[in-house]
Amino acid sequence: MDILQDVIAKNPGEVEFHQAAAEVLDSVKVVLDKNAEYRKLKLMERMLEPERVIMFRVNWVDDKGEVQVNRGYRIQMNSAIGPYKGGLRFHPSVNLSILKFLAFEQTFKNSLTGIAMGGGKGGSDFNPKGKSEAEVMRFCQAFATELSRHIGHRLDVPAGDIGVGGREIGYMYGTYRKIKNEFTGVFTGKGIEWGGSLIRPEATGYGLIYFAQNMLHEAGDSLKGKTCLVSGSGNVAQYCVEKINHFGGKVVTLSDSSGYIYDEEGIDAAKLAFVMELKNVRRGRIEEYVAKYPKAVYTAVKEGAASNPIWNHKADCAFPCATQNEINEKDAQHLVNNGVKLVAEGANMPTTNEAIEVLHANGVKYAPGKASNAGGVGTSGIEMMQNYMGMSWTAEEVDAKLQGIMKNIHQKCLHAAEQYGLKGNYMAGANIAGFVKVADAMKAQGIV
Ligand SMILES: NC(=O)C1=CN([C@@H]2O[C@H](COP(=O)(O)OP(=O)(O)OC[C@H]3O[C@@H](n4cnc5c(N)ncnc54)[C@H](OP(=O)(O)O)[C@@H]3O)[C@@H](O)[C@H]2O)C=CC1
Ligand SMILES: O=C(O)CCC(=O)C(=O)O
Repeated sequence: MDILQDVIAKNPGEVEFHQAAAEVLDSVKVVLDKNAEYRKLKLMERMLEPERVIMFRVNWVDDKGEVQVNRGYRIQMNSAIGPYKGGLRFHPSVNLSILKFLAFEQTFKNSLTGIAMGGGKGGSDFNPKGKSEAEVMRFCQAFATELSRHIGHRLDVPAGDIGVGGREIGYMYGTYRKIKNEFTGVFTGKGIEWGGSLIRPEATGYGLIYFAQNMLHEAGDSLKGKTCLVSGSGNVAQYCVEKINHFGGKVVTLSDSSGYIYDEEGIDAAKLAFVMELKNVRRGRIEEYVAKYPKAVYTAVKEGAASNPIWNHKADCAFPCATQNEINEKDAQHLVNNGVKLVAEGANMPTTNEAIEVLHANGVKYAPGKASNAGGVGTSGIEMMQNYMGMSWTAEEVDAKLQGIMKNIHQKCLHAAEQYGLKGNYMAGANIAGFVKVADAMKAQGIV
């Protein structure tokens, strides 16, 4: 049985995990074919099996006094090169398949950063939408009470992801600190006053655009004057827009799970400040943008629609920053037809494998999230270093390190792809470079 068939048989119904595995297996086949020992030691098979899966009950009481029961998870995927590291997602769609794909991707991403971090991911099917502040706090406390048994600053260091930002990290960190009676950097994405790093909130979006600039520079081009499609309107999307504006590009779209806005004039700094207040403070819907800026157009998008109209506008670059599988084959064809020449992923696995084929077949430069969105976890690594040393770097220092990390990842992708005869294929390069480092560490450490 080949490796993918085995993964599918062992993990029935886990379609997102199968998809992530298929993408990586396709890329690393050339490496396995050249290195018999990697096959013999079953390094890929071992990487596809989490070291540990923790699943737990989370009980909490809502504002009406009713008991609520959610499910919590932490996937400790691979610790060969460092402590488990990766975000927590709170969203009703969360299940084992989604978290295993995220933890698997995270292992390769963290390897690419060059910082000693293994891969992990976790979360809950808790839906923060429509919950009061007090309900969110009670849920986070209940979740962190159980999670506390399984994490530690040299063992497993969670952070945010969809539905988990500074507010949730604060509540979870407070619970951890109280239970353990110690002050360590066990979560990243903490507030600046209590061990957080400057630039961590901005880092995923900024890093994405630094990566895209590196791709464009490689071809003697830049973001200046480019029209860009951005999806999502959360943490990653917001700072992606800020950095595109900084480099002289124009962003014409943003979305949430209900629909998207198209603003032909561009989302400038003032409009972005409105979106940040809308999403981070009032926790409203992106539809409200058109009431404030009537020249923009809002389109509702049905979940599960055959294609997403956000990807059907004239543009030069596209930055999916919402969630997995938001660009399918049809969407990819629309991007190509509308002149898009670069797609760089802010989200994790937003492009289906069939859509990636369409982009590659049409000469679109495509950057996989495990390379282009690694600035977030890279800066989490920088936060961990500051915590270990008990000191903090300035925003300029952290930003310079972030730029260095993204430049290095860009070079690693190009180098690994070229080494295996796949010049310019960022997906193959990221998968190969990410795999080789973890595989060599596992090989050196024996069959454990
Ligand atoms: N935060 C980080 O540092 C990193 C995040 N990522 C990835 O970036 C992506 C966005 O994360 P982040 O910005 O932190 O999360 P946020 O929760 O801040 O924002 C998520 C955004 O995506 C939208 N969204 C979420 N789920 C869906 C869905 N099923 N369909 C359509 N839209 C959806 C949300 O809309 P709505 O408000 O309606 O739910 C919201 O606009 C995720 O894929 C995450 O894994 C990757 C690396 C690091
Ligand atoms: O900062 C981190 O630890 C993790 C960020 C994350 O979840 C991701 O890279 O997908």
